[in-house]
Amino acid sequence: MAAALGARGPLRLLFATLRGRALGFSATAADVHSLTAEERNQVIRDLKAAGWSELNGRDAIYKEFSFKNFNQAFGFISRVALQAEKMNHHPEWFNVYNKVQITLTSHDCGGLTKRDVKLAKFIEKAAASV
Ligand SMILES: C[C@H](O)[C@H](O)[C@H]1CNC2=NC(N)=NC(=O)C2=N1
Repeated sequence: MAAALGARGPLRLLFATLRGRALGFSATAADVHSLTAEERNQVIRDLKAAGWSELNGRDAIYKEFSFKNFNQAFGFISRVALQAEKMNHHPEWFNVYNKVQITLTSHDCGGLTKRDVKLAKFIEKAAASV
């Protein structure tokens, strides 16, 4: 980028430093939430036992929830939406009447992290208490 702007000397060094820090920061953020192989195996087992499945072609988990009616489905969606905002971690979801299809993955890391596990656990509790 610096070269593209024709930056020389100190300015070029400044751009390189900022770019390095930016990469470093995002990598740190990913590390905080990443799952070890052992953690991943365990949470996948637990989530599958609760009815979640791994998506093909994406490092993500998926589950379809069915409720008595739209009113209950919408109440569930509302509760999950508030938690997603609180966590700043949002599901990919689709709702038709009493059905809510949810996919969880961490877009900034390109795969499953502890944030997805935490949100999945909240989602299970919210679904059980509708
Ligand atoms: C700008 C905003 O903080 C980010 O886009 C957040 C919002 N919610 C998110 N949700 C999910 N699932 N993954 C993310 O990486 C993510 N990033």
